[in-house]
Amino acid sequence: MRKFTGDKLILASHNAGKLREISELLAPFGITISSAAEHGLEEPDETEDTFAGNARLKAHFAAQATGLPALSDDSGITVEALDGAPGVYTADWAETPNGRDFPMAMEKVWTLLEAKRALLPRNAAFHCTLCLAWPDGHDEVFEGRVDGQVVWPMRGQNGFGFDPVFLPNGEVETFGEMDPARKHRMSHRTDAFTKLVQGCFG
Ligand SMILES: O=c1nc[nH]c2c1ncn2[C@H]1C[C@H](O)[C@@H](COP(=O)(O)OP(=O)(O)OP(=O)(O)O)O1
Ligand SMILES: [Mg+2]
Repeated sequence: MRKFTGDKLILASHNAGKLREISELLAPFGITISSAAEHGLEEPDETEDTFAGNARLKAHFAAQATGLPALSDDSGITVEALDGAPGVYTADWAETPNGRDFPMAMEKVWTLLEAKRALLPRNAAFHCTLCLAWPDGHDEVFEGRVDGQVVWPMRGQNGFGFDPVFLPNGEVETFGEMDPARKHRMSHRTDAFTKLVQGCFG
């Protein structure tokens, strides 16, 4: 396992919610971070069909373009009664000609579950794969998850993406209602990040 020894890191994501959360997780490490957008990087096409494949593609793209180590995040929600959909395609389900519409995507998931008369609870998990890639082509990959259920209607204005319909196991608030610090204590992103820290920052 390669250690991260530098002091600069590119966050290879264009998602404001992820950038906020990953910056908070990285804050204790005193690393100077900058986003792909700050380096004028385009979003690469996410052509792989796994979280790890897309995470590697995004991190290597940014590391090659900048000559600096880059950290990417590929994530999504899998719903058991939908055979794991939307999964790797979570962001795609929100795409419209005018940009992403997550309320529409969440409603689509709930409508499909209703049409199937899926049993309650409607089990689901958030997954996060982090990839740290270096400009010489080396990378390290870490996977995290949090289990819970999809609930309806949407609840809460915190977070981003599918947070308003995700109720983690053992909690009474959705990720959308929860204080961000509480989401950090249990999230898929934190789970993967803890493994990254053990592997590369230890
Ligand atoms: O903590 C989360 N809370 C709520 N929703 C979440 C979360 N984590 C991922 N998600 C959903 C929304 C996101 O749009 C999609 C991932 O898609 P994904 O391609 O990995 O990210 P993205 O295109 O938004 O940003 P980018 O690829 O530039 O990092 O899954
Ligand atoms: Mg993406």
